[in-house]
Amino acid sequence: MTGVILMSDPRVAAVPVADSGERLVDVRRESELLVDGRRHDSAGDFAKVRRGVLDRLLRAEASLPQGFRLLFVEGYRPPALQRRYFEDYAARLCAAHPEWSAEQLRSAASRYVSPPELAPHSAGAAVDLTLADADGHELDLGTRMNATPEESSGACYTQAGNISEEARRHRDLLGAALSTAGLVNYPTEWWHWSYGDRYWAMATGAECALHGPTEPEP
Ligand SMILES: C[C@@H](N)C(=O)N[C@H](C)C(=O)O
Ligand SMILES: [Zn+2]
Repeated sequence: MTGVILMSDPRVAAVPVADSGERLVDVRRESELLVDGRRHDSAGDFAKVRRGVLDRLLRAEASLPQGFRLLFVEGYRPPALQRRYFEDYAARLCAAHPEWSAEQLRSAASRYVSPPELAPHSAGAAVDLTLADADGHELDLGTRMNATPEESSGACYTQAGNISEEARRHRDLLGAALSTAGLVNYPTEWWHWSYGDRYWAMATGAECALHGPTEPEP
C-alpha cells in the first residue's frame, strides 16, 4: 500500500511537542462509553486518555447512527510497556528476516507498534477501539483488533480491499464518526485513532503536538 506515512518516518519525530498538561481521565468514571476488559491492568491505565481525547470520543459516539456504539479497548500505555511491545515485535520480525538492517526492522515494526519515544498511546492521546451493536456485542470490522500485517495478509490496513462488504461498511462508519470529531487514524491499523499527538500534528498540519509521552500517575 503506497502513501502511508509510518510512525518511524522522520517527519513524525520532527514535530515539536508543547505539552498541554491536560490530565489523564478514566473513561469508565467520566463517561458511559463501553469499555472492554481485554487490555485490563491493575492500575487501570488502559482505560485512561487525555480529557480532550475523551471529549472527542463522546462527540464521535453521539454522531453514530442508532444501534451503533463505540467499544473502547486501550488508551494510555506506560512508556515501559510500549517499549516491551516494540522490542518483542521487532524481535519476532528479526527472527523471520535476519537479513534486514536495523533501519528496515524499525520501519517494519512501526507498521504495527510505535517506537516508544514517539508513542501516541504513551502520550494518552491514542485509543484502540471498535464498534459494537446496541447490546454491546462487538461487530465485524474485518480482522481481530491488533491483528498484525503478517497474520491478516494486510487486512489490518484501514483501506484494505480483502475484507467483506459488511466489514467495510463498519470501518467506514467508525472512520466517519472519529474523523469528523477530529481524530486521526493510523492507516496500518483500522482500530488506532489519536488526537493531539505527534502523528496527529503531522497529519493535520498542526504546528506542534499537544501531548507528549508521560509516566503513569501515582
Ligand atoms: C500495538 C497496537 N495496538 C498499537 O497500538 N499500535 C500503534 C501503532 C502504537 O503502538 O501506537
Ligand atoms: Zn493503538
